[in-house]
Amino acid sequence: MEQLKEKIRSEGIVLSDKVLKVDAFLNHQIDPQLMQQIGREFARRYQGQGITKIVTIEASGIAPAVMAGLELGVPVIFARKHQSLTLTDHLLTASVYSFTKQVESTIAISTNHLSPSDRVLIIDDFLANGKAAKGLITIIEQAGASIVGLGIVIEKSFQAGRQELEALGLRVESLARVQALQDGQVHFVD
Ligand SMILES: O=P(O)(O)OC[C@H]1O[C@H](OP(=O)(O)OP(=O)(O)O)[C@H](O)[C@@H]1O
Ligand SMILES: O=c1[nH]c(=O)c2nc[nH]c2[nH]1
Repeated sequence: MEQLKEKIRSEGIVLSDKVLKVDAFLNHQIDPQLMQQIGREFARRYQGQGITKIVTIEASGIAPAVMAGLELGVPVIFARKHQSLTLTDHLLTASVYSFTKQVESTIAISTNHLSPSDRVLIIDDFLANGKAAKGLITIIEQAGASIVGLGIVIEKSFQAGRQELEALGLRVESLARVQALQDGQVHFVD
């Protein structure tokens, strides 16, 4: 998605050879117009696949997931990372190691919101080592629902996430694929 790549080039900051900071438009301050285009692009790529739910993980997956849900006309569920007084239902859980916070947490989704008849699209802002995606997959499988594929805003293709998900036979659609973060520059796959 050219518009997204242009935004990454102009406003992304390379913090190291592994970490890209995009908090000016994606995961702290959010550019709503870009996010709307991102939602439209996910919907275009997964149109006609019979998707009934979108699943993401808090916090940064929520914005692109909601925009995709709006375009596809389906509800959006986000896995919670923290206990809550309102999270009282039966829970489906998995353990996920957070790339940016470097802590393990238990993520949870209520059994009320996913059923075996659901066809799920997983959306997230980043794909790095695939830990968040795999946690979501574990939960969706516990619910007996089907996974249609994943929609990723920024994939760091030099990390293992895509390979691991493709090894599970899953479709991965990434709107920007980063080949390398080098000398302060972002290099894209294509
Ligand atoms: O493929 P992975 O190695 O799992 O990395 C990708 C995940 O890392 C980030 O989550 P994180 O918990 O770091 O931050 P967030 O709270 O901003 O979502 C990002 O939002 C993805 O969910
Ligand atoms: O802002 C972010 N930058 C990254 O490089 C990254 N990788 C996983 N999650 C991430 N979030």
